[in-house]
Amino acid sequence: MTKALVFGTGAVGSVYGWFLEKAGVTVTAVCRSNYNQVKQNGLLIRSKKWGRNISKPIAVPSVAAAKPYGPFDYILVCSKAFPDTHTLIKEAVTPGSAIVLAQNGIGIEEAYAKAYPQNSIISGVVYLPVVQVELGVVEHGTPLERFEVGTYPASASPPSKAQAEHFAELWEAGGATCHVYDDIQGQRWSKLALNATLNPICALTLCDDANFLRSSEDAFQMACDVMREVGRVAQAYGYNTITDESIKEHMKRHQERMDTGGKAPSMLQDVEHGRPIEVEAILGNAVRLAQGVKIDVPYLRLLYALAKGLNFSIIRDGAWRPIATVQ
Ligand SMILES: NC(=O)C1=CN([C@@H]2O[C@H](COP(=O)(O)OP(=O)(O)OC[C@H]3O[C@@H](n4cnc5c(N)ncnc54)[C@H](OP(=O)(O)O)[C@@H]3O)[C@@H](O)[C@H]2O)C=CC1
Ligand SMILES: CC(C)(CO)C(=O)C(=O)O
Repeated sequence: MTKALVFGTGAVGSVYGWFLEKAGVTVTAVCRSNYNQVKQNGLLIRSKKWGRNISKPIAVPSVAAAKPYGPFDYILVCSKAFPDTHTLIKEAVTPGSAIVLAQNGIGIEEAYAKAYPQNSIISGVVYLPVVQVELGVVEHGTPLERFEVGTYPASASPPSKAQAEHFAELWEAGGATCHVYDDIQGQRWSKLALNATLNPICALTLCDDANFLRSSEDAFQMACDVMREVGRVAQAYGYNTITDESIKEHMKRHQERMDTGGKAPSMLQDVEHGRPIEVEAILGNAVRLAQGVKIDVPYLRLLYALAKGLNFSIIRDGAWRPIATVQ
């Protein structure tokens, strides 16, 4: 029987654990603020694609409490990507566990590879617009769902490659979509174009994607220009996955939401809840990688500095709240 641990049972982790559960995997889910709800009622998943479903993982309040349910074949990391996240799963990692990263950003795998040199690292790119609307209740508002995975590094051993293939088979058995790439980094860059643009822009403007596009005549073009800038960095690293076509495809989804209802990117959700934002994984690493190949990235540098300022305020003050109007 395959066993999986979900670390970070929020918006993405709840749905991803459910896919594995449907594939017959025994899923243990580390829950923090939603522990009582998940333990009592399971997770309610409301999806445009799959309707209303209840997922019933083994809910545990910490990684230490998960240990008796292991050893785990797969450890699925679905928390936000912060520089120290790799340390949080340590107690659950055993020889043979494959660590699957279901997180946005670029350059996030190295820390895991260093911390767990004997384990397979499977890097995953998430297309799943979801929100935890209340504790234990997750909404998946459009039919979009795709998980793209590949080993880190691309040159990993045949057993690691086989673990990635097996993981994708489980995903498909759970009724969801998973594509395996020999080198996942091209897909990571492509997704980063979207996240390094819309996530900070929406977080900084407090607009969901549809409202940002409505907010000025230049908004659409501006977003495309930032994506092209990410594309120049990707290109310098040998990845040609950010093209006019891929940018059009990303932007089309956001434009459609002007008719069907806007989506708050995960970084805006964090700001609304006073949670730290993924500023290093999504912007800082991209700026540093650009510096490494001497590509000038003025838009990314500006977004990085502003998002760092925003993160500073969040960490200092907690939840965002409107500043009282001076009478
Ligand atoms: N939401 C979306 O639409 C998408 C998100 N992504 C990416 O997926 C990843 C996950 O995002 P998302 O699901 O939105 O994030 P959420 O904030 O909804 O979920 C993260 C979960 O991790 C938990 N967590 C964090 N730290 C710990 C800890 N130390 N111990 C136990 N639990 C912890 C949080 O618990 P608590 O609630 O108590 O803080 C929360 O339940 C991110 O990298 C994001 O960028 C990618 C595509 C779409
Ligand atoms: C933009 C979106 C919803 C794309 O799936 C995303 O990746 C996020 O919210 O972080």
